[in-house]
Amino acid sequence: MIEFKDVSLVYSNGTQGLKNINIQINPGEFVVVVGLSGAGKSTLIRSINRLVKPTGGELLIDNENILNYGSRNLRKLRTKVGMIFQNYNLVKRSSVMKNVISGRLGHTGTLRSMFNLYPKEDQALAYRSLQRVNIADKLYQRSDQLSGGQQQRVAIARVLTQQPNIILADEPVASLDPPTSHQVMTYLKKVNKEDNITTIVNLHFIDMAMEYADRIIGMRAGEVVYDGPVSDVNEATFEEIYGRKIRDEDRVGGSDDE
Ligand SMILES: Nc1ncnc2c1ncn2[C@@H]1O[C@H](COP(=O)(O)OP(=O)(O)OP(=O)(O)O)[C@@H](O)[C@H]1O
Repeated sequence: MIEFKDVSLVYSNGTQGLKNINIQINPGEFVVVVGLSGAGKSTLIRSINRLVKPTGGELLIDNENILNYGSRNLRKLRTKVGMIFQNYNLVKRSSVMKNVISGRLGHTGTLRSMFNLYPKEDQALAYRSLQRVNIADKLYQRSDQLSGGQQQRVAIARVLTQQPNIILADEPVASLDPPTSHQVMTYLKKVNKEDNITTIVNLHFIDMAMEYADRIIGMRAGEVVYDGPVSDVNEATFEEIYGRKIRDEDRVGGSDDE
C-alpha cells in the first residue's frame, strides 16, 4: 500500500509542486492521475520512487516512510518500483534484449551486468516479458530502429523483467498516435491485472483516462482536487479538475483497428 500523509513538496526555486496530499493507493489498483500541464502529476508519481523528494509529510510504502530512506534503502525501493517514461528511456544503440535484461540490474549488480553475466533464468524472464508485449521477434534489433509504440512496449518488457510491485508511468503515450496509444495502455492494463502490479499512470487525455483507469485522481496547482472510481467520472468532473471547458485537444481519439 502507498500512503501519502500530508505530503508537500517545495522545489528549490520556491515552486510548490505538491500541497498537503493525502491519498492511499491499494495493491493492484490502476490509478490514472489527470490534470493540466504543471498541475503536479509528475511530481506526485516521481515522489513514489524518490526521483523527487517531498519536503513535508510522510510517504509510506508498505508501512515504511520512504522519505527517511538513505541510499541503500533507495536502491532497494527502486528495484520494487518500475518506471515508464514518455520518451521510453531505452539505450538507443543497444539491442532490445540488452535493454530488457537491464531490468535485472538492481537484482544482479553492476559488475555482473557490465559483463553481461545475467543468470539463465534472468534471460528467460526477459524473453518471456518480450513475449508478453508481443515483441519477442525484435530481440536482436537495435532499439532505435523500432517505432515509438514498439519502443514503449520494450520499456514495458524491461519493467516486467524487473518484477516490480509498483509501476509508475509518466505520460507513457504522449508521443504516440491514437491507435498506438491504445495498444500501449492495453498492455499496461493487462500486466496490471495479470500480475496484480499497482499501476499509476499520468495522462492528460480524458478519453484515455476514462477507458483504462479503475480510479481517477485529479490534480490542480499541486493539490488533489478529485479522487474517485472511474464509474463516477464524467466530462463535468474533468471540467472541474481542469478548471475550464473540455476541448478537442483533451482527447486522444478513438481506438481504431490496426
Ligand atoms: N525541478 C523543478 N524545479 C522547479 N520547479 C519544478 C521542477 N519540476 C517541476 N516544477 C514545477 O512544479 C509544478 C508541477 O510540475 P509537474 O511537472 O509535476 O506537473 P505535471 O502536471 O506533471 O505537468 P506536465 O504534464 O507539464 O509535466 C509546475 O509548476 C512546474 O513548473
